[in-house]
Amino acid sequence: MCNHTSETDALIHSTDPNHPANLICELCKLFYNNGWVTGTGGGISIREGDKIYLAPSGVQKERMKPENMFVMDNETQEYLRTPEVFKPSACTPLFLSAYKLRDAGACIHTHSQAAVMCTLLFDKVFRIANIEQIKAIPKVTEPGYLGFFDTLEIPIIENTAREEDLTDSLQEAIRQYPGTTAVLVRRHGIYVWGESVWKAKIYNEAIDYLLDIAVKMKQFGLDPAGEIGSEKKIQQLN
Ligand SMILES: CSC[C@@H](O)[C@@H](O)C(=O)COP(=O)(O)O
Ligand SMILES: [Zn+2]
Repeated sequence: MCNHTSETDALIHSTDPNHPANLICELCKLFYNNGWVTGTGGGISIREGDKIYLAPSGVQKERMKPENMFVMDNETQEYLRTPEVFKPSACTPLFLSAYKLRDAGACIHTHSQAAVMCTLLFDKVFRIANIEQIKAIPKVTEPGYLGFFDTLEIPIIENTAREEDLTDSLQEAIRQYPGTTAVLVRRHGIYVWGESVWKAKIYNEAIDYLLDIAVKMKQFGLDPAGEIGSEKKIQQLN
């Protein structure tokens, strides 16, 4: 049941462009323009202090307005604000998993084609090494970022008929890969989280770049996690 009063509306109305309700709308437009959240797929949730901001389900994510947002209490997981008409994103339990298990400040879900392609080209884990952009990815288990010579690993879980049924396997992957800041979902997309909304945005962009280049490397017969110099074989053929 919707519960918007002037009091609960104050939770989502702000002239501050960095207010989570405004940021969700702004970032979804950016993501849409990258082909990451088209056709209502994908989305983003932000946690700020004790409040979690969630988008509605099944809507054009690039056209959302702050007044369409749900607000949940992080402790009790009760809705502090529910808009009229909409139900919350089906990704809600997955976003909550990133908050609960990783203390994330935001979680992004995309249907990026590069992500989907990588789930077809890799079996249980996506791996890439020796590409400069890896340096934007956090180590997670210790302070700092991966280095140029490090291998980035992202676990791949199997898709389910309903988004919310991914929750158990996403949580298992998070526990099994304590160093990961993302989980790929086969034939579906990716979940990426970070300490803050801006970190999550950067990680998602850097990971998508790496997924995209991995697909291109595979097309040329190169192993994305291969040694430096393995490209020589390909160069000799050209
Ligand atoms: C194109 S429908 C996609 C949904 O089933 C789901 O995968 C998704 O990413 C978005 O769910 P939503 O409930 O609209 O936030
Ligand atoms: Zn999805």
